[in-house]
Amino acid sequence: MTLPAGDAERRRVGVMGGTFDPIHHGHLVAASEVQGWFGLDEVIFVPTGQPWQKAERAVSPAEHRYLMTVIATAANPRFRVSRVDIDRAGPTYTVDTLRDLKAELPDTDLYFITGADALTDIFSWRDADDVFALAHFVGCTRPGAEMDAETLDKIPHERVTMLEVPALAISSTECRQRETDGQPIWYLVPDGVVQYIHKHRLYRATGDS
Ligand SMILES: Nc1ncnc2c1ncn2[C@@H]1O[C@H](COP(=O)(O)OP(=O)(O)OP(=O)(O)O)[C@@H](O)[C@H]1O
Ligand SMILES: O=C(O)c1ccc[n+]([C@@H]2O[C@H](COP(=O)([O-])O)[C@@H](O)[C@H]2O)c1
Repeated sequence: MTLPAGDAERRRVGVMGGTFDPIHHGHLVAASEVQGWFGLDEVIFVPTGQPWQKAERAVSPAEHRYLMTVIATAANPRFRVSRVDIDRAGPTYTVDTLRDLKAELPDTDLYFITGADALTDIFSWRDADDVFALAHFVGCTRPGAEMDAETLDKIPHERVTMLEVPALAISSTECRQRETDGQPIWYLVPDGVVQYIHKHRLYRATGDS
């Protein structure tokens, strides 16, 4: 594992991008582990506006995903949530996220946090080569997600750190499906997020009353 050289004068800020439909403990553990490992000043959670690679499926309105992310992160003084992607019109591209955050946060090194599955797809992202210049990438292990040899060969190793995090086999897809099926999601997502989902009747089967 390589740690990027740090400059004591510069702030270190993590960026945890995701659709968060809903946010779950897998996201929170990954962010917390990266914060601790790199001694980050804070981690900014950035819910996507229009996740263009999820265009083939229904995604909950951005305000619901934003508010669930606020509820899930509120107790941690090193976590906050940015609206930068949900307030920008059009499809969400990480190259825009990182440019906007760089403009907002001078003298800051950004650490973009992903699961290994998202990192595997990174060469399908818009301006993929540019994103590595804007942030150091941290690829967190995720049950069922293996990095393929071709992607591993192509990623610029000095700009990426792979980090083993406690394995939580939780996905937003499974949380949504459980809610649709009337199965519990307690302890997969924070309690306040369970309550928010129930209050707003998210992920219910159509016609369920
Ligand atoms: N259990 C987990 N462990 C580690 N990383 C995770 C985990 N779940 C999600 N991530 C990472 O968090 C980021 C945001 O993920 P996202 O919001 O798409 O959640 P998801 O559970 O993958 O959603 P979905 O099942 O709807 O595709 C991605 O980089 C993803 O790889
Ligand atoms: O920049 C892109 O083209 C791009 C394509 C797919 C995903 N991303 C980013 O990857 C992060 C995780 O995305 P997702 O869809 O797995 O929730 C989130 O910050 C997305 O904006 C970015």
